[in-house]
Amino acid sequence: MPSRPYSYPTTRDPPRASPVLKAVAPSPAAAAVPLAAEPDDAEVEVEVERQRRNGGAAALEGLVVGSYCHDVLLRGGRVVGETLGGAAAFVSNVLDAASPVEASFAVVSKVGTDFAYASAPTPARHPPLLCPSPTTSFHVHFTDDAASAHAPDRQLRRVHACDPIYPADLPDRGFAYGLAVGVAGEVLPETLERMIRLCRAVLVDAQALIRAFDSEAKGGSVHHVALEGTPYARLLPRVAFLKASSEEAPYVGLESARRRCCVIVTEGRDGCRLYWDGGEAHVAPFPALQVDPTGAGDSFLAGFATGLLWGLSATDAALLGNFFGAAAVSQVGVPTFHPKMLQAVKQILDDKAIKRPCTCINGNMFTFQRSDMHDGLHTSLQEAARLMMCEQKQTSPSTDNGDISSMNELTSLSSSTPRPS
Ligand SMILES: Nc1ncnc2c1ncn2[C@@H]1O[C@H](COP(=O)(O)OP(=O)(O)OP(=O)(O)O)[C@@H](O)[C@H]1O
Ligand SMILES: O[C@H]1[C@H](O)[C@@H](O)[C@H](O)[C@@H](O)[C@H]1O
Repeated sequence: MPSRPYSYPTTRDPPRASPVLKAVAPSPAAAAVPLAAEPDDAEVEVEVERQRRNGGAAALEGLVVGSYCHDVLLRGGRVVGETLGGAAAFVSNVLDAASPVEASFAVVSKVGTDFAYASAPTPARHPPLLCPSPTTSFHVHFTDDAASAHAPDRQLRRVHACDPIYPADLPDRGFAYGLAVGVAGEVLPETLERMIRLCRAVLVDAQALIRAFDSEAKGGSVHHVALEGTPYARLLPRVAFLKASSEEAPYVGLESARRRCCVIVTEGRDGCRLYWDGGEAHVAPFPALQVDPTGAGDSFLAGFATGLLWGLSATDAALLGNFFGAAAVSQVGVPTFHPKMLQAVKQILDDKAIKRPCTCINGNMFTFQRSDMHDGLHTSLQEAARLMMCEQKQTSPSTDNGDISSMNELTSLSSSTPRPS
């Protein structure tokens, strides 16, 4: 019987701040919360609610919750790459690259003293909390037979799990939006609940809620459980967006979930589909030369959030999700974006006369429908995607051979992911 992602301490255990071994840069708020104290959010909640109702021009600060991890990529039992992983790493990379200048974000992530990527750009900018347990690690086994865009192209095994993220690890202030992006069950139900209290809008990756794991002794296989049977289910009506891959979608229970929040199902190279109460939309993909599918969904979610920050409707923002999902599969590990490509994307968003700051994130009044500029935005972003592909062809001709699932040896790792020391 696999352990449930929520088999960590429950609400009956007092929330506590994590022990910080070394000052990698613990969140001052987390460190300030006394042990066993229940965080009191009353004042913050009143302010968050006021902003939610008024849609006032409050600061556009986001809160990203989920742990960085080690990804070991294997093919035929052989290690072909080792990279920084964890949805929080991919998400932060996109938010850093493409958010409007006035938007910022804090990251709450946990690693062990064995963490190998502390000096990589994303963890260096957004340092994790250090814990006594080892860094979460996944073995990612690639298979050759990804028969369709929706077939699982790899098998994950969790070989180590770091500590969960407790409610008291979150900063004691309000945020414009929150992203719950756990990979190994580290975002506890009570932590998600506190995020909902602190943030005007929360976006959730289903993988943070429905993963269950065999014990490390049994190999750590990753399974999915039905969302409805988890303690997270009751929180759905207070979540703004829930993102799931096509593989995860059956466990989310689309028809009941879409009545409680907007559900986005990513469909690999086919783009994505949004489902809300009373409507749905397909959003077209962008071209990509796939080398490594890891992090596509994470980068999608961050691209989508970025679109909302720029003031787009959900269906238009999903274009930005697809754009960054395509960018993620074009490189191994956390991608490095070419400055010219990023400049082009920001120019496009500026030119489209989008009103900022975004009323959606500020007022929690989301519009879902595609706007008149949807097709124009897709065409313009397609040009930027071509810039990225030209760059990729020039710098790594080896990627023409296909993706990592058909490569015998990974010749180079992404420049943003130094080898573990
Ligand atoms: N081969 C591809 N070509 C173009 N876009 C892609 C490709 N693969 C993924 N994408 C983009 O990335 C998004 C997310 O991909 P996918 O549905 O594979 O997520 P995922 O399975 O959750 O990924 P991961 O678990 O690796 O983070 C897709 O909706 C699409 O926009
Ligand atoms: O680094 C990856 C990535 O964050 C994926 O989204 C997640 O599915 C994997 O578990 C993780 O190893």
